[in-house]
Amino acid sequence: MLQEKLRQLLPEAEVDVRTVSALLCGSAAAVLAFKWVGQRRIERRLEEVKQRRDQGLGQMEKAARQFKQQNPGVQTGSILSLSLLELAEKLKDESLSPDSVLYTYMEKAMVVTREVNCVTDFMPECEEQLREVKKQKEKGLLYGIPVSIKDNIGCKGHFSTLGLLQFLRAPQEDDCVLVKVLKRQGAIPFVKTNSSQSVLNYDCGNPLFGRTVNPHNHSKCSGGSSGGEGALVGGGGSILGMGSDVAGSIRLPSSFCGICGFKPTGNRLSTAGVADPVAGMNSVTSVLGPMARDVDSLALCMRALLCEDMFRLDPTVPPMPFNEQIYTSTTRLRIGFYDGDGYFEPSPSMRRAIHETKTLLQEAGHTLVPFTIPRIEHAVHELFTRALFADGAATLLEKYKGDLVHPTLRSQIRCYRIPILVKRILSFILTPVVSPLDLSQLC
Ligand SMILES: CCCCCCCC/C=C\CCCCCCCC(=O)NCCS(=O)(=O)O
Repeated sequence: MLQEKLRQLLPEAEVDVRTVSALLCGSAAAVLAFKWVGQRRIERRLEEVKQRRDQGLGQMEKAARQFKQQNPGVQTGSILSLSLLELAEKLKDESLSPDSVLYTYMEKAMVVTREVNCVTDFMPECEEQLREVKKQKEKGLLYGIPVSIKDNIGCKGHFSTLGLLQFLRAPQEDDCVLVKVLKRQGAIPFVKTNSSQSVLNYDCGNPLFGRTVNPHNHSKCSGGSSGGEGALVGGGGSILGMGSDVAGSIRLPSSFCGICGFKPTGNRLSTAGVADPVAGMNSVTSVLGPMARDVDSLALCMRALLCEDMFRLDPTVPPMPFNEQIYTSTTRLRIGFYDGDGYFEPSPSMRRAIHETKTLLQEAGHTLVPFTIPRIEHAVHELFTRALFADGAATLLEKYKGDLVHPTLRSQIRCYRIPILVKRILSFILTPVVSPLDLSQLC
């Protein structure tokens, strides 16, 4: 059939049809073989990741089980029910031991991750840190508190993967500044948690670790990109988590999973040692921040982090400690609010939550002032998107080379891969007929 077609196309005298068809078939076979080899390579590496993760989780389960057998009297239920402030108090006055708290949370984290797939890595060195904190002369503000850490936040000996194969080349050589400060304050990092692939998505899934679902409804997503933290803290498997956020990555999963999250002002906490999906991000700054069950926990964490160690280890962080005076002030405030930004339509429940909060704040004596965000489309398209992808997403696409794209990211990555000329032509044709919001849906 192929030969018949070639014979019609090519004059017999000039080209040997059999040679041409052999060449074509050979090339097709070579392309297929090349693809197959690439696919097999990816599968092998994914299998290695899975084995390493299973091994770590097995180790965590075993350690928690052993502790329980040796300490049958530990009241795990009551430890898990304590708020962070109550737990910190009991650890400080030694009515609870750091051991009982750590192993209780290890056991609970195992239960939660089996349900929602949120833990990517166990940190066995937490047992060493447990011994270290007990030797500290002065108990830090987070003495004995187990803390979960988002995948991209560097921890010595562990991979910051962002759900991408390229980031599996070498484990981190050192703890990032934030983790160092947490440890100096007595905290015990014990697990790493899942994120969306390349941390630039509001769902939480990647080919390395799969998808993390919502602890309150497994048919829903946990939000992203710090969705592993959202699901683990929301499911009760961690009392304090650290996430990262440039455009909602702490706030969205916290909201989806029914917990509290705080995105500090840019550069307030060090981001040294945190893996980035795109280079730079100087004008849309990525920030690290806490995720926990209540606001008091977030404040305690910020109080602990904004300390001399943070300012000394990263001199680019302004040396401004936590301002107790402002935090505890009862001065009545003027608070601006909006219940829709004119770009993303809030769900009815979100709108209701805003109005309930507004009423509560008014009842507490504050003045609430409605406002609309000026030039929202300009802000999203020209300022945010262009600043994040100043190179037309080229560095981001580099990170996806030779990798799989998780289904939750496919439409986004497909859009970035369209050649710039085609994008310009499409934009020229479609902009007058389709609103900018609809265009972003097309991508
Ligand atoms: C300010 C509103 C942003 C809305 C973006 C809509 C436009 C769509 C264009 C691009 C999609 C980019 C998605 C960005 C998701 C960012 C989620 C996030 O905060 N990730 C954390 C990255 S960090 O480096 O870990 O902080």
